[in-house]
Amino acid sequence: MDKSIYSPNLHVYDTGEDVARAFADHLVDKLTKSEDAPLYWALSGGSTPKLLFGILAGEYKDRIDWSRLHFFWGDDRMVPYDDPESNYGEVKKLLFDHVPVVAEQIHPVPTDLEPEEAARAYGETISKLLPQNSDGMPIFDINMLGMGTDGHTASIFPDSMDLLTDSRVCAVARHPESGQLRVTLTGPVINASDEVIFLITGSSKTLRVAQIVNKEHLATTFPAAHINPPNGQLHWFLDKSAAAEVGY
Ligand SMILES: O=C1O[C@H](COP(=O)(O)O)[C@@H](O)[C@H](O)[C@H]1O
Repeated sequence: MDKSIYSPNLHVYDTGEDVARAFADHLVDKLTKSEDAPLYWALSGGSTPKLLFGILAGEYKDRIDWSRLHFFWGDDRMVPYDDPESNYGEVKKLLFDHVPVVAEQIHPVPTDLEPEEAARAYGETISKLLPQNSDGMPIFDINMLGMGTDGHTASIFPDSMDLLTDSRVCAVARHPESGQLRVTLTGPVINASDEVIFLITGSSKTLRVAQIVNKEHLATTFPAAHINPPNGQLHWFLDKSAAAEVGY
């Protein structure tokens, strides 16, 4: 890892709920600063985002201009939308069913298609709707990500590092243990984002966070360590437990 360039902006909060609330504040702030512009947001699955969606649907409901938000997913599992494993299904239940979002601006992975077809179709949808950089890569305003205990992010797992440099927008991924098929954004698309924000909480992530943030020798074996947008901002929002071994 090039130690001189990898330096995420670290934000450490007491609890997972504080992390979620900090993200919600950041979203409000970004919407205020960008005036009337649409905001293209790639969502993730995971435990902290679930807290976030509940908070947004409650105390932030009237602080957000929902009509400006366009929702996409960084990854989703190839399951029906009403399956508890569906990242889209969780957001629908916790957020979309409670706030005035614009239905036409919600773009879940089409999990009713065959996996390869779903990845291709989703990539096309994203490319058609988002602004693009000079390499033809779509630019998300916010790419919200989690990190698994194995260092995976979106659905780019340590045994599929090739997805970090795959030139497609989306690809099919396979969970290394369960074999579950998923569709994920590839590394080049995530790294084309204007802003990447990791939400990572809990003591199960302490070691992995420290290995990556402290740039230890195994760091580059974890997909999350390769997310560092050259023309954008990289933020890691952590709770105290996840940040416990980070050397400041
Ligand atoms: O598999 C997944 O896990 C990661 C991390 O989830 P967490 O519960 O450990 O926070 C998540 O970012 C991703 O969207 C999801 O599909």
